[in-house]
Amino acid sequence: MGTVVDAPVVVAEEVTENMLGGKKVTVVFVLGGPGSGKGTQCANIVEHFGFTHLSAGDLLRAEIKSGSENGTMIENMIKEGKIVPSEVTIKLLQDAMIKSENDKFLIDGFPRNEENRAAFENVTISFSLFQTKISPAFVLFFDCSEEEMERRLLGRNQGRVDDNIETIKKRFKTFVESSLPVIEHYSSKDKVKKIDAAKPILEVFEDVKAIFAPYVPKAE
Ligand SMILES: Nc1ncnc2c1ncn2[C@@H]1O[C@H](COP(=O)(O)OP(=O)(O)O)[C@@H](O)[C@H]1O
Ligand SMILES: Nc1ccn([C@@H]2O[C@H](COP(=O)(O)OP(=O)(O)O)[C@@H](O)[C@H]2O)c(=O)n1
Ligand SMILES: [Mg+2]
Repeated sequence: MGTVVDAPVVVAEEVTENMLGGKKVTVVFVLGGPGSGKGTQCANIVEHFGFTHLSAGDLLRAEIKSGSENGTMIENMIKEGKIVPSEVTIKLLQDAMIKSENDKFLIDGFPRNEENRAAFENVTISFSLFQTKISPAFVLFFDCSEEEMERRLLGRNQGRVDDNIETIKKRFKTFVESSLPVIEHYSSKDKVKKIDAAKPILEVFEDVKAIFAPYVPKAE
């Protein structure tokens, strides 16, 4: 038998540089159960790596406060630990991205179910200048036990209507039933970077930093 020379294998890379209203954007989805530390770590990432933090939950709470016609519906869904219809949340995220001067976004707490995920891809196509889908560069997944998350949520003290034990149980159920499948979807595409979020804040951030190292802002 002659020598076998392996042909080079070309693997098509998924597009992770997206065009939004004519500008290139990098999107990282930040997922994890309620109380896993998404917001806390996003604040650190903003400070060190120059991303803009868009929390779906914060945008929805601001929408309630603004007196929007959807306010009562959103508030009821949040109190029940349910996921607000995608069109509402996506509009808020889309507006915030278009308004921003930045080109690097942390999208925190979204997509939280399959409907969120599919709708985000579709809606983006229709307004993106180059008809490109926004697909995340990667998904950061904060992994934490329910016991620890419950302890954190009950101690959060931000006056949230959903940080009570009854709603917390409902949010955990929604997370397992609706949000974990989204993480599994991205995991099957090798896009998930899982972090042990049960550790103290600074230790979690050490692991986060290693992941964001390629995104370090250029020196001025
Ligand atoms: N690694 C951690 N260890 C202990 N407490 C934490 C940790 N990360 C966050 N917290 C606290 O837990 C609560 C929930 O954190 P938060 O960032 O709001 O989580 P999420 O956005 O995932 O719900 C906050 O009071 C926060 O200060
Ligand atoms: N994509 C999303 C994100 C949040 N939400 C709602 O907003 C609530 C609070 O979300 P959040 O991300 O601020 O909560 P935490 O995980 O940070 O505790 C969720 O429990 C949902 O009711 C939603 O409907 N859809
Ligand atoms: Mg949060």
